[in-house]
Amino acid sequence: MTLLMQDEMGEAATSLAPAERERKLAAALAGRSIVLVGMMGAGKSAVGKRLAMRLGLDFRDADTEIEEAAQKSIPEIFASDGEAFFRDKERRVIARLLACDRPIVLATGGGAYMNEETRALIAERGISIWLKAELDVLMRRVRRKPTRPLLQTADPEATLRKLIELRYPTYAHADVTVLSRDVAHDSVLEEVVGALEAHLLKAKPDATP
Ligand SMILES: Nc1ncnc2c1ncn2[C@@H]1O[C@H](COP(=O)(O)OP(=O)(O)O)[C@@H](O)[C@H]1O
Ligand SMILES: O=C(O)C1=C[C@@H](OP(=O)(O)O)[C@@H](O)[C@H](O)C1
Ligand SMILES: [Mg+2]
Repeated sequence: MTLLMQDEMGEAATSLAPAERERKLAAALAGRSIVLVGMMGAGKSAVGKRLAMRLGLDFRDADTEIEEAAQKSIPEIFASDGEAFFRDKERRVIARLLACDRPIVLATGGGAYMNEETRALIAERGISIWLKAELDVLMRRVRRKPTRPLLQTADPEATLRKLIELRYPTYAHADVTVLSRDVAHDSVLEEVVGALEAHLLKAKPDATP
């Protein structure tokens, strides 16, 4: 009851105690999953895991699921079966994960949202969040590990720049965009939670003229 009165007074959701915030947010999902999209190094896997813990939802990483199903690492899949095979697995794994009854937090691989069928499914079954990051931030993060076959080129920065040009207009279709800045993971997490609240709990526009 108190909650209702607070809402009627237009008080911001951020003034609620954390447990109550999370409960409200999870309820507002109404069964939809939260799907993180964006470039390699944006923090989809790292922030997604934390977001799931925060909201009490299961976390799934499409890349991990593909690796488990294939019993091979992503670089091995690209090397032995090729990118087209990987993309087909990726599309099918995401469809399977989004078909489950309970909502999940799903970290996709950077190329997944480029598939039209996958985008349509995400729009139907989930709330999409584009974790957007500047080129230099992405570069600093992806430089640490040689686990991304698409970046095993003579000039990974130029490759990343080209992928950004190609993909950002499509990522922009996501429901919510959050800047994944060069700050602590938990700060990005807070911004994701805030952006989700703004998207899901925002007041309905007044219909009267
Ligand atoms: N906000 C952040 N601050 C610092 N490092 C981050 C942040 N988000 C992600 N990272 C780091 O960047 C690297 C890539 O993150 P990851 O979650 O694997 O990205 P993605 O799944 O989008 O490719 C990881 O080492 C991760 O810990
Ligand atoms: O951007 C891409 O096409 C890819 C991103 C990777 O996932 P992350 O975005 O989690 O690094 C992984 O799916 C694969 O290496 C291809
Ligand atoms: Mg990832």
